[in-house]
Amino acid sequence: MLFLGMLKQVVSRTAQSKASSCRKLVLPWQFLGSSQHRVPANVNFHSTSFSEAEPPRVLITGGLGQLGVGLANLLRKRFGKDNVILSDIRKPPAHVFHSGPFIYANILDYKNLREIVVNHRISWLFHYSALLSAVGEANVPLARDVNITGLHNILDVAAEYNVRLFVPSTIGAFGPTSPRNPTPDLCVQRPRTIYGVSKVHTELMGEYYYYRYGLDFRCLRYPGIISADSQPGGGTTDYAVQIFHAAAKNGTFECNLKASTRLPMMYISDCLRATLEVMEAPAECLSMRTYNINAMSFTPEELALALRKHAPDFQITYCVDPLRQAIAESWPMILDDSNARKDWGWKHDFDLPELVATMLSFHGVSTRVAQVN
Ligand SMILES: NC(=O)C1=CN([C@@H]2O[C@H](COP(=O)(O)OP(=O)(O)OC[C@H]3O[C@@H](n4cnc5c(N)ncnc54)[C@H](O)[C@@H]3O)[C@@H](O)[C@H]2O)C=CC1
Ligand SMILES: CC(=O)[C@H](N)C(=O)O
Repeated sequence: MLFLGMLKQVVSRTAQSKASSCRKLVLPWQFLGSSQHRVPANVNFHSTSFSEAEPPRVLITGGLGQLGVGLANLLRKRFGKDNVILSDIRKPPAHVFHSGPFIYANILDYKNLREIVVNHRISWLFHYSALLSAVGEANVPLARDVNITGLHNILDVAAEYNVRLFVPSTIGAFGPTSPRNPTPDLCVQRPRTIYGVSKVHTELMGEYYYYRYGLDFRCLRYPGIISADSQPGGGTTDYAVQIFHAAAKNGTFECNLKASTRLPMMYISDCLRATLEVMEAPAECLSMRTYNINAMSFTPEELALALRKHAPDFQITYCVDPLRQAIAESWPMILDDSNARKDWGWKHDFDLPELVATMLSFHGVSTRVAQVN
């Protein structure tokens, strides 16, 4: 009876919270009993972890992959160089090492993580360490350790020290039984890769820690991300980055996905801006913890056509990798990101023509075409 009464209170509060705009429901964790977990019972609920007057102290894990250095650059412009610490288990190249604070951080070492958060007074954490879809299938035990055990360490340390936490999810968190065109935020999620399974786990654990411990967990489902000055880390969407390098180098590209494989994609600057925007969004505006974000969707054939507008001699051939192809065919073709647009004003800048022009100009191809013309 007592539990039923509590449940009624929660349901009635949900109704109230829907009625008023940008108001958040917090399920009191006390209703659910005490925990044996590493997270102490006296963690604060949803209190901001830093004074609004001072910039956050930021840690980025897995920062030497495709996305981390770009994120550090963006955050350093916003919060100051010394407030943003990049970390990884790899050795940084000289230009990264000299561009701002860098430290070793292994997310499988819980003690190491606690020391970092305490010693550097971390208040925001961007957790980028992961094994992506294709490399995850090649080493499932490692992917399970890094993507699941590592995440548990991050969640615990963030909850313990009241750190605002961003963890990216992915189109890979959907599977063959999800609606593919478009894919809404809330639908069946039965991915068939360890990467996808670990990201569904991330989404659910983050949301659970939010309700249970008041952790300020925020998450975006990224499409395939396309970057000019950093290499992809072993995913299914890598072709859409590699094609530009190949176009610039020798004008031909052998694609490992079928010509007609449609996937959601996004230029890196849109992705990183979305990440900062959702982290800065007022808590009352977030009606969920995990949002889809969308920009464009294309097939390899359509991308090659767009490339040929700048480099008419560009040639694409196909040598399909069955593993990647099967993964791609189980993923969304288009993400429905209407909730992100409605709740916190998400809007992408780059569609396919702008993406191609920007990527080619970075690689010097447009310039060459312009000179020839
Ligand atoms: N790049 C993309 O297209 C997309 C990326 N994402 C997500 O964004 C995040 C960043 O992605 P990328 O930069 O592309 O990944 P990446 O694979 O390029 O980099 C991951 C980094 O994690 C590091 N790492 C591995 N084990 C570690 C450990 N034990 N401790 C600390 N670091 C460790 C690696 O050294 C690597 O530098 C990931 O969570 C990924 O799932 C989501 C969707 C699309
Ligand atoms: C879309 C992703 O999450 C990543 N790029 C991958 O292909 O694994």
